[in-house]
Formats: sequence, structure tokens, C-alpha cells
Amino acid sequence: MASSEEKVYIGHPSGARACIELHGAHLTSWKTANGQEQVFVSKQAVFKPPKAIRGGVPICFPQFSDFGNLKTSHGFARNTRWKLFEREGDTVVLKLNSSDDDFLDKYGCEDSFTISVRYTITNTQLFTKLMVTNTGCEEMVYTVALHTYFPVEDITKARVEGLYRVGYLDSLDGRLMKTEENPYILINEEVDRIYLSTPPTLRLVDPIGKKVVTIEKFNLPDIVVWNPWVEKAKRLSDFGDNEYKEMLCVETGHIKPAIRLAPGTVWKSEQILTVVNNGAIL
Ligand SMILES: O=P(O)(O)OC[C@H]1O[C@H](O)[C@H](O)[C@@H](O)[C@@H]1O
Repeated sequence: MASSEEKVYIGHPSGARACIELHGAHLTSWKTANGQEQVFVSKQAVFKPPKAIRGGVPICFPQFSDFGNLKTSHGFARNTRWKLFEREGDTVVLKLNSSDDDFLDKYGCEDSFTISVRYTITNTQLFTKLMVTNTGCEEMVYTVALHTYFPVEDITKARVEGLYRVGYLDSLDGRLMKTEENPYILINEEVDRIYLSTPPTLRLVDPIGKKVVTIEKFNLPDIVVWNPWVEKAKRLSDFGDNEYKEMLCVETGHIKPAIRLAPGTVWKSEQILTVVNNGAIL
């Protein structure tokens, strides 16, 4: 299905809504049935391709950060226009084909692939299915992440649960391998960590916002926790100086080891976000 639109909307009979930009297949808004926005987008975000959008859910592919051979941090999927493949009510599918454009030359990628993302919403949930097909004759080696920016009422009170005793690479300390010693993670400084081989379910708890988001995942073993805090926030041109107080990135990914996909085969993954607004479970 061809489209000249820049963005697509999906809706659920409950009133839930989501908006996805064709640029990057980037989800920039997800409102649950109660009207509450569930992704953070910076007020300084630049909606001007090929720049990546600061907030929502950037798709990092075919590499997360510098985990790969490309020079472009987080790969090129978030800088590239995807094609609308299917849209029906609560679901949209977008695809990016390595044969679509000249971007492979531009980014120095030699792989042949199709990547597709399927977003489906219900009253309180966002399902994201990510699929990569190796359409080439060589093994494809890549890393990937769904770089979700969650809004939180007060970053110093928010916590991530489910990573106790999990090993992580500390990106602020030369990617040194460490072990999480805290039953849950509180943020009161810059944090940039890649937790490896994490459990299938985690929780982001926002006690001030009286909200819990459950993060379930399949074939996305790694979790990145990122908040730029004061100094890095100032250095980011498309991010407000004080916005670090109201967001937290909890990113599901497959980063270390990288995925090795044989020719003609398909890699599938899924993330399910469920929002629960209920003081009792906090
Ligand atoms: O500024 P970007 O390229 O969007 O990256 C934003 C952030 O993404 C991830 O969370 C990385 O772990 C961070 O090191 C990086 O700063």
C-alpha cells in the first residue's frame, strides 16, 4: 500500500489512540483509553527527516549505539522513511526493505533484508512485533532496540523493577560489567546501562503518577536504562534542559551478543506494554 501521508493513526473502540510517523516507523504518541499519553516526546524534538525524533519509540536497527560496524549510532532505521504496508483499526504494519532506496549505500550497509514492525493497541496495551528477514545470501549480523521514552511524574521517585542481580554493561564506565545490587533501580544521576539476559517481564513504577507499566518481551533479552540527567540534557540540542525530570528510557533490545541471521530466515520479537493505573498495586 503506497502512502503520501507522513504519519498514520490507529485507534481502538475503547478510545485508545496511537500515531506513527513513516519516518523511522516511529511511534510518537500512544494514548490509552483514559486519554493519558504513555510516551514522552521532547518539546524540542525536531520533526525533520533524516533527523531522528527525540522521544516516543525510535527503532534502533541494524545496530544499537555502536554495537555494530556502522558509523551511525543506533543504525539508520530511525533516519529512514518506512512504507505503510497495512492499516486496519487498531493495527498498523510498516516495512523497510534494503532494496527500497539508496540508504544502504549511504550508510555503508551491505546486508539485504526486510524489517517490519506491527503496532497493535488495546484499551491499555501496546503490542509491538518486530520481524527481520534476511533476503541476502550471507549471514546477517545485527543488533536492535525499541528505544521507548516513558513519561514519569518525578524521575527521583520512579523505579524499574525486575533487574535485581542482573549483570549490566555500564556505558558511563567504559562498558564495565557490573551486577545490579539493588532490588529496584532508582534514578538520581545520569544512568546509561545495558542489562544483559534479563527476565521476560519488568515493571516501571511511577508512584507519583500512580501508574505501573509492565514491560513483557520475547526474543529481546537485553534492557537499556537511560536518563541523561543534568549535564547531558544540556548537551542534547533537541531535548529541554529540565526534561530529564519527566522521562525515563527503558529499552528492550538484542544487543550482546548480536543476532546472527542465516540467509532466507526470519527473526521475530515482541514487546507488550501494559499500563495499570491503580494506587493499590504501587
Ligand atoms: O542521542 P541518541 O543517539 O538518540 O541516543 C540517546 C541514548 O540512547 C541510548 O539510551 C544509549 O544507551 C545512550 O548512550 C544514548 O545517549
